Amino acid sequence: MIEIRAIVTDIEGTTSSIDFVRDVLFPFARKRLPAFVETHGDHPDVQHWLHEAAREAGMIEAGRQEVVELLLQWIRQDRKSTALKALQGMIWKEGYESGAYRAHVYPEVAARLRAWRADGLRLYVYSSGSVPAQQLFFRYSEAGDLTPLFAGYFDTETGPKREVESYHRIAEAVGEEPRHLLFLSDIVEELDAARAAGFHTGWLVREPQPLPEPASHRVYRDFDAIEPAS
Ligand SMILES: CSCCC(=O)C(=O)COP(=O)(O)O
Ligand SMILES: [Mg+2]
Repeated sequence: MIEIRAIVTDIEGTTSSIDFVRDVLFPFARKRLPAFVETHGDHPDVQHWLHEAAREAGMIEAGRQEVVELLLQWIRQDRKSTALKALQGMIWKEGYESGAYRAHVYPEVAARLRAWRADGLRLYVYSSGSVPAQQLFFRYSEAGDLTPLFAGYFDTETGPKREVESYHRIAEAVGEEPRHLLFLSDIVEELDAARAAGFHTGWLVREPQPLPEPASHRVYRDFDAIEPAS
């Protein structure tokens, strides 16, 4: 008998569309990044992450303009850099708060998260987006403020999403054995890592993507199809 006590979900491609991230969030960050660095570049948090980005790229004594160019290139490449994600989160805050956009969530997601909470399951997020960016995402979602539903958030400061050790750390932080945890994602390498750590896994393959054949994880078209107790 499988007893799931907590669900850990990815965001992009799982609760929410890849298009929203690619066509709304990334262009907003690209457009605002140079002015953001110009205005806030002396703030200690911003300085820290600019320095971390330069360090990650092996750029010794890089000028601010060079780091901005590097970050713009990383946005184009969708690089899952912790430093880039932290800076993007700071920039997206302005867009959410000004009402420039709301975060996309698939239509069934909010109701299904509420139903799982009502069944006593604890809910967590694990995304490459920074924890502040995740919190903004769900505070300003199209379905309203969903943050009260989540017990915690994990980003790549816990570790890369394709590494087994990251899932051990999450299980430890959640305070449950991995066999009581379900991880949901659209990326098979993330699911492989979670399973290797002992998690149950659910692979979100949303319409109109073809169903994988054969599938190496349980496949779901949407959250309504997931039955954590089964
Ligand atoms: C929640 S922040 C916006 C999404 C983002 O930048 C990202 O990298 C999401 O990746 P995920 O791990 O949720 O697939
Ligand atoms: Mg994803």
